[in-house]
Amino acid sequence: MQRWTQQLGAVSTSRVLACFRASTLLHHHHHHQQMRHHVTLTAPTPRQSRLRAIDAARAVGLAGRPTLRALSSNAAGAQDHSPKPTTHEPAAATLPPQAITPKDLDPARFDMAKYPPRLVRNFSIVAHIDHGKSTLADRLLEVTGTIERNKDNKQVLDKLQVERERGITVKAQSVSMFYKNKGETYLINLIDTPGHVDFSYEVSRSLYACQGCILLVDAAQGIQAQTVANFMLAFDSNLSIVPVLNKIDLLHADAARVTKQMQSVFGTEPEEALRISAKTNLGIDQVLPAIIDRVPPPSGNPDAPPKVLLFDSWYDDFRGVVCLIAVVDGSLKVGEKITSVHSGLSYEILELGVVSPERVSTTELHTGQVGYLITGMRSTSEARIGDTLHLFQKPVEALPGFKPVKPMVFAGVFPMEQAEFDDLRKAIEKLTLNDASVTVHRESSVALGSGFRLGFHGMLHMDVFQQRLEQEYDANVIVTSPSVPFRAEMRDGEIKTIESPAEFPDTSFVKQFQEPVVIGTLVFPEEHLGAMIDLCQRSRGEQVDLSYLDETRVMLKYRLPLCEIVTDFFDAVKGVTSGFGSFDYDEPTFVPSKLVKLDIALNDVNCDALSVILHDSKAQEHAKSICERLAETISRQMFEVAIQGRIHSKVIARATVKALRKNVTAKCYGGDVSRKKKLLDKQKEGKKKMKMIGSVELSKESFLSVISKAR
Ligand SMILES: Nc1nc2c(ncn2[C@@H]2O[C@H](COP(=O)(O)OP(=O)(O)OP(=O)(O)O)[C@@H](O)[C@H]2O)c(=O)[nH]1
Repeated sequence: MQRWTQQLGAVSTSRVLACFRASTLLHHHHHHQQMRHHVTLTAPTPRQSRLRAIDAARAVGLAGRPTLRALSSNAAGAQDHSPKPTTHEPAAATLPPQAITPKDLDPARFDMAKYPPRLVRNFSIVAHIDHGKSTLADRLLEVTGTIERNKDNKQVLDKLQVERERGITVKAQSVSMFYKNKGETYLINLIDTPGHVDFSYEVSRSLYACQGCILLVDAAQGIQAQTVANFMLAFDSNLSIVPVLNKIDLLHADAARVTKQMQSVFGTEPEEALRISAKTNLGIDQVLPAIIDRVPPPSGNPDAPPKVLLFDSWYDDFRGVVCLIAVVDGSLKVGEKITSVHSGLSYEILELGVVSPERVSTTELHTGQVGYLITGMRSTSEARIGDTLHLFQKPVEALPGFKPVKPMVFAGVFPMEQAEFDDLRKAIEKLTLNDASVTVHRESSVALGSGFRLGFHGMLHMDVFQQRLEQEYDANVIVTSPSVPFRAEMRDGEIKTIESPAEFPDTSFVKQFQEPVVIGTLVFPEEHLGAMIDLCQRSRGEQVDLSYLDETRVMLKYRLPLCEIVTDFFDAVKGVTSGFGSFDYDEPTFVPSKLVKLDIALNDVNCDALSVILHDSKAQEHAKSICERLAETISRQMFEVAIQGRIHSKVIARATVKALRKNVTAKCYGGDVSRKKKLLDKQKEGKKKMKMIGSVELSKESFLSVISKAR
């Protein structure tokens, strides 16, 4: 690292950090490593260049990039394998000489006692993807001297690859900035939030550490589905909202129209909205003063016993568990002993500090401040998000904490070849080390062998995980079509959760079934209204609201069954609106539903792996499509093969394999073209490996044609 630093010499801090970031990605294969904090440097390998492009079409409105996480790659941490000395020297002096620090790093700046709550502001930026959140964050970091000004106005920070390609921020981060306003220096903490509501759990926990937020809207595009969803989260958290119109440099920007939209949807006064261009720096100077004026300081009590919110955590190879904390009341000092309300376990504070943009250790953190904390915690499972920490033997009332989220989308993940099972297991273990929200169960399938059943918050969460698996661990995986959890209210009153068709109960004991539904928000040009309503109706949607944002844009709200949107709804929205529509949805709730289990039998033998749970009204069509697809891919055997779709034992669809014919290419399933191709190549290798269902031989390809995409 030293060598690189020297070579880079005068290059800006952020560029150096970007190099760290790039190298981080390449190292995942070998290290148990939190991706944000790995700084070992090596030259890029060809693997990086081989990594494939992502099918942008699958992520409707999900282009763009996040920023803050790259900033927290801790240059100092990699050098320093032991806990920092707990001296009272200024923080900067304790950093090793190789550490990357802003040129003007001023030790006095990090004397945290200088920032009482009235001089602290904690805020985040919420925006629809691509509206310029990362660019604005970069500008604010430059204005405050936290990073150097980047002459080309290009976004210099490298990112987790999947984040770059998908254009989403996955994990929350925070960065502290120091800003002079009217003769006083403020400590301003920008807390980054993931942009997508799939991660609303992370959005809300980060918002919890804030008192205000910037609601950033692209002045050309106007309000989009995610703007609405994120606004609701901020509104529910009682945050002061600073409306900001970005991209006013664009020729087709229409600030007046978008201000009107914001007034009608969010009730913000037109004169409240700042008009800026994060790209050209226009109006950037107004932003922090507006934050200082309009966002209230944190309201904690400096004299009360310390009460601390733990709102994020990650694992760092060198330092162990690093927690992001917001000090609600009182102060913390290095060397003190703290206790977790959740677990009752106590720890010594080994290191405290702020992220600005590297971790800078300080001896104290005071009321209202946001920073990091290192204790002797061994695993992130001890650092429970939403936990309250207090001084040892000085208990405080716990903060509300966060609801643990239940997984809402499940998918089977299998190695392409059984020999790769162990590698897959290790890769999944590593990834879940830093994303504890993914649930993992072993699963085995007749056709696909041993694998895992993983549970995710939502579709995007699943896609991101799958891509990280493939990109960072080079894992060749087969991902089955996503499914959602259902419930059965039994006659004896018990509520059973059904996470897979195998758990579908005997219907004679069931009073009613329930399925998860969401309220989806769709924003699109009005000429697509008819097609969009059609799409929603086909997806068993119920209209909740229809309103006009202005003369040309419609906002539609539909109650939609989650199982109808987990497969290709995003694609469909994109298709129907020629790419101009955006879609987002809120947390699912369970409602009564008429569910059935569809079995597929080959010459009278049920093939478990092909069973699905679905709505009664969809069973016929689905059964027919599966039977036909199987008939196309099952090669001729010595005898006729009868394929049947059955509910209980009633046959609702059938197809027959009669004559010998060439194996046709499997129907396309989700994913981008290169992934598909890779999969097809792999399948060719695996074709010889037939499975027996009763007396019928079934190839992996046949399974995939049905399992990889169920409808
Ligand atoms: N013309 C113009 N382009 C801008 C402006 N701000 C950002 N952009 C561009 O808009 C695109 C998206 O900006 P990002 O900052 O990456 O968007 P984002 O909201 O952070 O995206 P996510 O992190 O994925 O949510 C980039 O190509 C930026 O260069 C602006 O003020 N004017």
